[in-house]
Amino acid sequence: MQVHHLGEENSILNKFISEIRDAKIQKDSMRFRRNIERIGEVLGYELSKKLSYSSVYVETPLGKKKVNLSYNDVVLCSILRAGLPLHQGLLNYFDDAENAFISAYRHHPNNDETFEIVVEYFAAPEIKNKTLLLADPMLATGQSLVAVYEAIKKYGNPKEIHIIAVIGAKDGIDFIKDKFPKNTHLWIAAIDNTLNKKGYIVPGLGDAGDLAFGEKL
Ligand SMILES: O=P(O)(O)OC[C@H]1O[C@H](OP(=O)(O)OP(=O)(O)O)[C@H](O)[C@@H]1O
Ligand SMILES: O=c1cc[nH]c(=O)[nH]1
Ligand SMILES: [Mg+2]
Repeated sequence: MQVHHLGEENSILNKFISEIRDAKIQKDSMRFRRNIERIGEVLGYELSKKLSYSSVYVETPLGKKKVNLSYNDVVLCSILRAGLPLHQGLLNYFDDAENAFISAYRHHPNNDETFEIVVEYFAAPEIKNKTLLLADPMLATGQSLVAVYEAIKKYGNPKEIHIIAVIGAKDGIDFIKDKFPKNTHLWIAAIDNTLNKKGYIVPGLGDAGDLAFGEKL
């Protein structure tokens, strides 16, 4: 897996990341969602550089111009709930992508800090031999991404996979590395060092789903 850590470079991206982390600013849920969406736009632009391109001619009212356009069949799949604003950001740029949604949540069977990932809902077009963009803002333990990929594979193997995440923990990234095909790319805005006992990224930002959409029961 090739990891592209985009927050390492100085760019406007780091303003969006700092706002979603900031305990005061992140309380504005509309701004939080919009910042995640903007990060999706930036990551989408960056990953577009790795797609396959061919030349076509575009006709203007005054003549013809050769341009290189990507010809990948893109399926954009996001993990509910927190993936929704990231999905919108990616869709703003990959506006003709097909769309898929999958749910994943942490189930605590022992009422303690241990959990397993439950994947229930999956709605998708044909994925076989297509370019799969798999979006989830938080990559903590990495278990959700792996469980989701196991579920998706049953419907056919994509040609290539681009994972799009906003904040990831080092351990989670190490965990997923050998669970995806070698040609997979991870596009990630920020990488943090630690996970706490509950499997939350530290410093991270807190609970992305709750910040975007409110606390759940
Ligand atoms: O890497 P992991 O340890 O699996 O954790 C990451 C998952 O946690 C968050 O979802 P959450 O379970 O909070 O659901 P939500 O989006 O409904 O809030 C996040 O959006 C990921 O899907
Ligand atoms: O840090 C984390 C881990 C899981 N889910 C989140 O929203 N944040
Ligand atoms: Mg959550």
